[in-house]
Amino acid sequence: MSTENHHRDDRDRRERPKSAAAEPAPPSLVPPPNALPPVRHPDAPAPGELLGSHYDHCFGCGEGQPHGLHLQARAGDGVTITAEFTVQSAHQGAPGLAHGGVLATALDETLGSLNWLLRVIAVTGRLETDFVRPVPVGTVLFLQAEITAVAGRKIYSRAQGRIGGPDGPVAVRAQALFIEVKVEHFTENGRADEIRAVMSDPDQIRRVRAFEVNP
Ligand SMILES: CCCCCCCC/C=C\CCCCCCCC(=O)SCCNC(=O)CCNC(=O)[C@H](O)C(C)(C)COP(=O)(O)OP(=O)(O)OC[C@H]1O[C@@H](n2cnc3c(N)ncnc32)[C@H](O)[C@@H]1OP(=O)(O)O
Repeated sequence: MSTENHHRDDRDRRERPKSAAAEPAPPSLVPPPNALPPVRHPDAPAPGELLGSHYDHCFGCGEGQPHGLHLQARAGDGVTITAEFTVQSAHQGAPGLAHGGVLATALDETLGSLNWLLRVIAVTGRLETDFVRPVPVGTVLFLQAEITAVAGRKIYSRAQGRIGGPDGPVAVRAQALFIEVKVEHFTENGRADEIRAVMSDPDQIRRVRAFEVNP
């Protein structure tokens, strides 16, 4: 690299904001003026209840994924969720540290679980993640998430992950926009084999979760 490029790199570094967290959220993550507070569905799992996996082969929560996160989400009060996952050796990026994409997955899965408290199926449209601290392998990451607002099909939410438990230091944060979809989103875009398998799932809760959209 030439000396000139070195100088340009130095200047770029100086001009970059110190912390992405200090930046205002992009407009698409700010609820519009007509957004409403989220409404907990009367049949949502009671506060304290484990949600269970929505799909056995889900990388975030499925029991049928040996290297998955096996994240367990629990309903909280209002439209909030807590979740835990233990960072395994298979989740490393740097030696002994969790991969950032895996941490983003944990946030995505926790935020995705929130939508079940509205009894809505929704997919991630936008997920913005701040990585605040390294997360060592073996850590129990304790996640807290809430829906902040709903505007039509758009669901605004945020989450944070703490090291060790609810009082641990914050390691990751996220803001997200989920978009409500119909079941056809999955049936028309997913692979036929997996769709067939899900439709014959004997677990009634999971079937209901997949198909009973806005009862
Ligand atoms: C038989 C089987 C059944 C199985 C059922 C299982 C149910 C289980 C329950 C739940 C599963 C959850 C699984 C958990 C995993 C964690 C969650 C994930 O990781 S999900 C995977 C990652 N995400 C995607 O793959 C989305 C890919 N994207 C899309 O499919 C589309 O882009 C989609 C649906 C998001 C939107 O497309 P449009 O055509 O429906 O709608 P448009 O008009 O484009 O957007 C609607 C509004 O949202 C805004 N929007 C959309 N995307 C945005 C973005 N990226 N940023 C900002 N705004 C966005 C738009 O500007 C628009 O806003 P304005 O109404 O005009 O105000």
